[in-house]
Amino acid sequence: MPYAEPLPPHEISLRLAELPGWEVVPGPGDAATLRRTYHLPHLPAAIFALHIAGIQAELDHHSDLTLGYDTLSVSVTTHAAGGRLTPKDFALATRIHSVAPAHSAT
Ligand SMILES: C[C@H](O)[C@H](O)[C@H]1CNC2=NC(N)=NC(=O)C2=N1
Repeated sequence: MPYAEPLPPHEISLRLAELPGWEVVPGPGDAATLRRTYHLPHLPAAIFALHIAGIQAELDHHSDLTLGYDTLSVSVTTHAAGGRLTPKDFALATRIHSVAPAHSAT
């Protein structure tokens, strides 16, 4: 399956099952975003965001990050695929998910 091609719905379900706490939020048509809100205090959340930015530079794939008072929300979709979900989105989410415990992000 090409890396930046949209995933079929059954593939999305299988991959989402490996990412506890993440959800797929449908958009118009086939568009969707992969999202999670992490909970941690503000300054550690900013440091987590910086770590995520480094991962994104490495993967050349970028989420929208929203820094709140005690939350960091991550939202990712593939613009180049018309806002549909591709393996790139799940690769980024998996990396973020794997470093979250080091930031005590829940
Ligand atoms: C040239 C470069 O690979 C593209 O612009 C990348 C960069 N990061 C990206 N990030 C996301 N989320 N979607 C994209 O389509 C995308 N495209």
